Amino acid sequence: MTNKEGSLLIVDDDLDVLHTARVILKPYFQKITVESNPQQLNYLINNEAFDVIILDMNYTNGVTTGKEGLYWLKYIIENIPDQLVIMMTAYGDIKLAVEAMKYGANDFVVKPWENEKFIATVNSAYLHSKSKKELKDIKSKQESVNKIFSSTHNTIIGESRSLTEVLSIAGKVASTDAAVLILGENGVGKEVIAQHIHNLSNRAGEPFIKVDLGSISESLFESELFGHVKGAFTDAKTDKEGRLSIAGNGTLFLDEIGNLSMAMQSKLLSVLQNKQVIPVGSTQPKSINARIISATNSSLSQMIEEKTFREDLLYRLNTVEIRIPALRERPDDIALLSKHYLQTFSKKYNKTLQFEESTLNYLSNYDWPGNVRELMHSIERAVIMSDSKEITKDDFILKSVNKVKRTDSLNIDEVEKELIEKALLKHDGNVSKAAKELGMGRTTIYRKMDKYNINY
Ligand SMILES: Nc1ncnc2c1ncn2[C@@H]1O[C@H](COP(=O)(O)OP(=O)(O)OP(=O)(O)O)[C@@H](O)[C@H]1O
Repeated sequence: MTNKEGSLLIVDDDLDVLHTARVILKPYFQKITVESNPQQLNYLINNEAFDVIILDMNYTNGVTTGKEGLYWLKYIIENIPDQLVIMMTAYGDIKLAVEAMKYGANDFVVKPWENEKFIATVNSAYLHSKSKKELKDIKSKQESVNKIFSSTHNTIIGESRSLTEVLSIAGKVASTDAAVLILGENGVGKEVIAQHIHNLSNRAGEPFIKVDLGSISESLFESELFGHVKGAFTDAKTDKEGRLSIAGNGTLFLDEIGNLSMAMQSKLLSVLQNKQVIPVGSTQPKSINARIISATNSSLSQMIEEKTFREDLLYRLNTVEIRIPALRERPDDIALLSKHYLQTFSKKYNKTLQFEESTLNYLSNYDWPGNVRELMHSIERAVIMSDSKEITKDDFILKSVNKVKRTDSLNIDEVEKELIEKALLKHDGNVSKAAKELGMGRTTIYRKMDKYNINY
């Protein structure tokens, strides 16, 4: 270790042992407390948190049964079940060591120790305790995020028929353990719906763990998902739990599932089939019980045709499939979401703002390729930039190609309206140029702009 960290407590009735241990370990650990009287343990452990306690087995002259050590070990574990304890004895008694491990000791050293081995044993126990604490932290952070999320962010905005249908399926599937596959474009709300299903399920009190498979490298995939044991590879300094185990009885949300390589797909499939993970470097399988919700913006059926996605994996993932429609397919939700974000960001930036009359109509006609995320960011930007009390369409910089809502209609008037809008956008509102491109005279284009209520 380069930077010293970690606090140790060493308990031994032999002052020479305490002195030597302190000198040897001092260069590696931030704080070392030594105590010759085990009766002080009660006071010490109730007043300070130690990463590792190193505990002698015998405290009475001539007694070598180790009973005292076991008594104090039990006492510590009863009070602090997660405490890492290393037992020390001058007598290499295997039976005693086994018994100590049964009571919850993490390791065992025999006196007189070899310095390097002693340091390595304490260091490894320290790293173990650190990773246990980190795991606890992740879980408790996740729980508070879940609480905050469900109380504030998970207000799902939208009343369109298609979103209501999505919410109805989500409600039905929530109480089951069925694997859910959520499909939809970027920013459409796939994660929001995954979290919503988790919040409505019996697993709501358990962690909701997300893995972004789009950003995970092939080499890290197994260790992130399944965990690893100490020494499995160069950087594996300590055991690490995988996300599947961290999710416990909760939900594992596998985002961007379409980004998995074929090799990763087969590993994931075998884990889902066997309901077991084998951490990298281990031979010991661990059972898993997390519910799997996955999401993608790719067309998995097309990927199956192209043989880049395994059909058998798809069947494991899509017991129930939910497709979230793009925002342009549910324009009724745009005004509601816009009002919601205007309120949220006005509050955040301490402004009093409202939409100018035509703004909501303008926003509802844009096709939002980035969906709800793009709408949210656009409104945040407009709130920041606006100098007046009203937000107008000029406060938005929308990608011009998409500014006009695409129509599938074959109605001549609608198609003509769309063409004129497109031409005007292309020429930044220059009517003469737009008319020329459309092969119309200026008078004609003005007449049609009036007819279709196009304002530029
Ligand atoms: N119906 C909705 N009501 C309120 N907020 C929403 C809704 N849908 C999406 N959002 C918000 O839009 C943003 C994007 O949503 P989310 O991350 O769930 O999308 P996604 O489909 O998972 O995106 P990606 O494919 O990029 O991972 C988030 O800030 C989310 O809170």
